[in-house]
Amino acid sequence: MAHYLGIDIGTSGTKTLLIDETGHVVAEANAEYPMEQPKPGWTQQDPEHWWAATKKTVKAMMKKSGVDKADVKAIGLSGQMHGSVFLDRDDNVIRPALLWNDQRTADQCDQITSAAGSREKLIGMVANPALTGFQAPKVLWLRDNEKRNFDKLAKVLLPKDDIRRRLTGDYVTEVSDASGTLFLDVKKRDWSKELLGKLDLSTDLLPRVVESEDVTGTLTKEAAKVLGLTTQCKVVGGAGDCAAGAIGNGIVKSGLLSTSIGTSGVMFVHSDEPNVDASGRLHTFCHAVRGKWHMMGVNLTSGGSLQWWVDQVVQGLAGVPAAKRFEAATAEAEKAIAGSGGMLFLPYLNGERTPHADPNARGAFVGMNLTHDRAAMTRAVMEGITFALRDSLEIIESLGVPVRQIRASGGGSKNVFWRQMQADVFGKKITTLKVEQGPAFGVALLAAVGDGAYKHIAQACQATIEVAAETKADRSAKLTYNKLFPVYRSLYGSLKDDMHQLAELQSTN
Ligand SMILES: Nc1ncnc2c1ncn2[C@@H]1O[C@H](COP(=O)(O)OP(=O)(O)O)[C@@H](O)[C@H]1O
Ligand SMILES: O=C(CO)[C@@H](O)[C@H](O)COP(=O)(O)O
Repeated sequence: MAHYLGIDIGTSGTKTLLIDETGHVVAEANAEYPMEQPKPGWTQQDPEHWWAATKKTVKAMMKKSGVDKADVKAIGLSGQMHGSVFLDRDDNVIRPALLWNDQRTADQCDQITSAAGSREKLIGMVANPALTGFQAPKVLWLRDNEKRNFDKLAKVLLPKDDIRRRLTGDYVTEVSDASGTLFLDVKKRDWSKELLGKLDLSTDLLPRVVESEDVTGTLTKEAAKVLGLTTQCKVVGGAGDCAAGAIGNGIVKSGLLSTSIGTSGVMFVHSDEPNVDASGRLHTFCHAVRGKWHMMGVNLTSGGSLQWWVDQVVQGLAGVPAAKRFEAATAEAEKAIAGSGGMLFLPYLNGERTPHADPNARGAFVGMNLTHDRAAMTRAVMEGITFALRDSLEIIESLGVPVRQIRASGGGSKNVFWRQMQADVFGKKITTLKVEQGPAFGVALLAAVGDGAYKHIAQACQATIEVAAETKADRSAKLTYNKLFPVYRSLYGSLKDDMHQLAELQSTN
């Protein structure tokens, strides 16, 4: 039987899985790697770690599965979006890749906005404003700050597309991930020569752009040997991890929205047209569904805030094994009351993207009193993360985008208590899938479509994805959250100037 491989180059690690043509997951493997933070707000990674993790996980997974290598017909690639791998003429990586949550490019975002003429004109060209995590300001940062490296620059690739280069020898990206560079004319699904011209950058720096299910090449002899696969194995475009995760959740038609609590938080809604948020709070990107788009809100430190809280602060859980620490901390939080006794947490630990595009936003607990204990503080962290997602949901609804079903996903949504909290904070029913495998599953389905096992991705999702459970909002908790949410919303405006002063102090420490 034909089999399809999905590889997701995440921030904390790479996840690889193999499905058969019915969508059944046959085997999977994970490998972790570190993220460097040389200064507050700077994040980078060595692309060699991604390649080592790809080789390790594919080999381990093939061994576990016992599947004949000739039956692996195609590979789909997914990965953390927006990152920049800088290559010289001989394909050497020039410096560590800058990541999606790197905040060093505020000046370059201003440069791009003025080169475009105004924020509105920029949104008119590429459907999005300049945000610090995106790829275009990273290229300008290299030009402004590392001139010798910029002079060597021959190509800039997104993380998963650097893996494609090592697999097939081709420089190719696809529309969903390309949307997050800021170089793409999202409506036309091709590079914006207009913006590139205004930035004095050549299109030669960028790879070719295809649709997500298109076959971009086959494995080179060397890659097939190293991975234990064949040179007939195709590689399809794949998708940025948000669109890939959405495909894995079946978000392929109007009315469907997914929430994801991973390291980042994402509210993702399918759109038949390229609807643009004129004020640029939401991203408008191409979907991995041919000829469709999506809108999304992104929180930079979503589940990452709970991770920080549990790792750095909840010392009493020190003896609990890593895999059980989230469960232990959240079980304790469940004992506190909804609304955490009037205490709020702002999850802006590394700046924020939606709705406050602000690299200098910072986290805060507000409203603490002597009755508050650790359980209430953990609960406030979870509630703050969930309020941040509600911010995106409210913008999506205010733009008139239909939302008929919300599907919860990501590490945080595996937790029953957090799923209930999402239903209560959003004031809506939440749906979960029978098996939720995330981005690697989504791109394995795209590989199946590219190989011809399904006519299109909606058919593949229909055949393989099953809704399992529904969680309804609790009326009393919903009322409590409806009272707290306006206070949560107003806190950023009240604290912004102080946050900026503190961020300035932190950068000079
Ligand atoms: N059992 C759990 N209970 C509550 N939250 C969890 C649990 N497991 C994971 N999480 C949350 O999910 C996050 C990781 O999500 P995941 O989707 O696995 O990560 P990533 O986005 O890095 O690929 C953690 O930082 C944590 O906040
Ligand atoms: O920046 C975005 C999307 O715009 C992030 O969603 C990254 O793509 C996150 O990667 P992981 O945390 O899932 O590795």
